[in-house]
Amino acid sequence: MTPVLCIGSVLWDVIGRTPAHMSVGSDVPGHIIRVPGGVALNIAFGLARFGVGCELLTAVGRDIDGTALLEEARQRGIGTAHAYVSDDLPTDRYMAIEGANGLVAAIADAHSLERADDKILTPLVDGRFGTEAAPFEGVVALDGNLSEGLLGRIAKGPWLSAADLRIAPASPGKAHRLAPLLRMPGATFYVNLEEAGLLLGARPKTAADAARGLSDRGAARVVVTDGPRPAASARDGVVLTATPPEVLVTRVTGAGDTFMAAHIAVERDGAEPAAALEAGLQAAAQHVSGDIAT
Ligand SMILES: Nc1ncnc2c1ncn2[C@@H]1O[C@H](COP(=O)(O)OP(=O)(O)OP(=O)(O)O)[C@@H](O)[C@H]1O
Ligand SMILES: O=c1[nH]cc([C@@H]2O[C@H](CO)[C@@H](O)[C@H]2O)c(=O)[nH]1
Repeated sequence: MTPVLCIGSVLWDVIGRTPAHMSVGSDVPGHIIRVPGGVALNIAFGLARFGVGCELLTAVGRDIDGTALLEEARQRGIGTAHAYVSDDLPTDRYMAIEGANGLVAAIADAHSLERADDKILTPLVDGRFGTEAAPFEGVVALDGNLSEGLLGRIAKGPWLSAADLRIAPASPGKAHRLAPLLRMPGATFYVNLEEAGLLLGARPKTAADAARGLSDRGAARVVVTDGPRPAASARDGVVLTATPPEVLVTRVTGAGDTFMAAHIAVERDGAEPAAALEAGLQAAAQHVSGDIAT
């Protein structure tokens, strides 16, 4: 089967976790871990867990961090042969603080991916996965870590014009970058309620309101999650909702990416929209409760 192309960030997450409630200026004991991250890699890991073949189109540095990340991916069966490995750009990094009150703050340094620009997309036009005349027709998971300029060019350019495109903003801070892609005919958006609100320029109260709102703005298909509250999907005016299982939350980083990977994986096996929504919520529940490894 054609692999899913995961396009976007592959970087190291440095995450500080503490059971204490954190606020600005807190300095508390806790644990600091370094794990592979970046939305595109998180989605690839999720797809690999479902046995879905995938390939990374990303940029990493030709350095210890980049080499180790690609090796981690390969060990899980993820294709890395088409990733752009830069001689002069360093591998990107993300750092986050998680307390009893959830994600307190995070900073993403994805500047190397941004600077690599459309070099990461070369395999889509040089014949490896497609050409300008015969663009790639398979599933693509695209993250919003790409620069705003490149995302704008993707909306009009040849690279992903025929793909079954699944798009995730990398963070609320980058949600606006996706605006140029909103009306792409083959696109599905996976956003949380906050990101949906930022794209809408409004404050939807529920995932269903947000999904309807984005559909009204011309999005072909939307899936909106809202933490422990009901998630929704919308296509052609039909809105579905489903409630996440109640779980004890041990970690929050990456839940949305896990949801998206599961949703894509079961749809490739023919799942209908309601079943795909349920599968996404089940996988996310396992993720936040710590039942599946990062
Ligand atoms: N507190 C929670 N309790 C139960 N399930 C949760 C909780 N937080 C997240 N989830 C599960 O994870 C899914 C995605 O969460 P959320 O809407 O917070 O996405 P997100 O903000 O994109 O996640 P992240 O940025 O952490 O990857 C939810 O639909 C739900 O299934
Ligand atoms: O701007 C970004 N923020 C967060 C992420 C990734 O999302 C995950 C947290 O939801 C985490 O793995 C981080 O690397 C990213 O790739 N870009």
